[in-house]
Amino acid sequence: MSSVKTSSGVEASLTALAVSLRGVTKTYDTGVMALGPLDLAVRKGEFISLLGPSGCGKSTALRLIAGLGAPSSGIVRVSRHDGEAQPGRVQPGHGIGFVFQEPTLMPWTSVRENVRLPLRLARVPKAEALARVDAALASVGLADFAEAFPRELSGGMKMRVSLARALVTDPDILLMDEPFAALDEITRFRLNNDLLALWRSLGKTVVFVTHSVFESVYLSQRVVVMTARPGRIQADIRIETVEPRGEEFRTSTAYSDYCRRVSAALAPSYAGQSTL
Ligand SMILES: Nc1ncnc2c1ncn2[C@@H]1O[C@H](COP(=O)(O)OP(=O)(O)OP(=O)(O)O)[C@@H](O)[C@H]1O
Repeated sequence: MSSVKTSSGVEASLTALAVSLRGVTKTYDTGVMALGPLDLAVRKGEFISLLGPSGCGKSTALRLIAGLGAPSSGIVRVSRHDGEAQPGRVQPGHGIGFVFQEPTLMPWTSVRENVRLPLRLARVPKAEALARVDAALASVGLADFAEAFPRELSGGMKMRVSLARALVTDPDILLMDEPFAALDEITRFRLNNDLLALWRSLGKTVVFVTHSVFESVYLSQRVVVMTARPGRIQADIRIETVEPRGEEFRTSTAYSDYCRRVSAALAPSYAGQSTL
């Protein structure tokens, strides 16, 4: 069985990996070198965060994993949880759910129809689709809001709808691009806890992009710190604590120690950047 060396130096068989990027670079048509070379391996069921300065290529990396664009060089592999690693690009939506920073809901229709959209596009029969939408809404705590319109929801609720829409196709891999950045801190903490509970119960692989050291340490099993553009791996820090995590972890010495360690690893990525 073939194996790859992960950024933390661990040999991992390809079939145990949900995502593998090897020597991946991305240069846009404008000449901007956004990424790489980047080597990253994410195990099936793992929760990792990508952390790095603005413009270092975090969103670019997510888009390449999602198949929403091709790398300039290198190999992106994405594997279903129940299948072998597939070489090449994956089709958008195939085994992957994407949550963006903006909830991007259709304002003219209900929460139910917003969440149903990916199933409509996949031509899933109506009865099955509606059952799956109800289950997805219940999983994010919005069972009673199926008939509501986006304008009637708070920012946190809109983000829950966006998460339900990503989950409704039952993807193996969830890609999340700064999903909670615009929310107030208490709402963000709640969504962090609910996301962790979903991750534990659903067993998905999560790649989570954030600017927040605190959020990355709280949520992830591994924090992958990126350099300034073109983004490469600066550090790969495993967060080990008693699971499931909760408020005891957030207020523990271990948590603040990890936050200090991740901040120190991040500091060189900001060297030379204006703080204005
Ligand atoms: N479609 C595009 N065409 C040209 N340049 C792009 C494109 N998308 C991103 N870039 C550039 O590539 C670099 C990396 O962008 P990207 O959005 O991946 O970074 P990021 O780390 O996610 O940034 P942020 O944290 O600010 O969201 C930036 O300089 C950006 O301007």
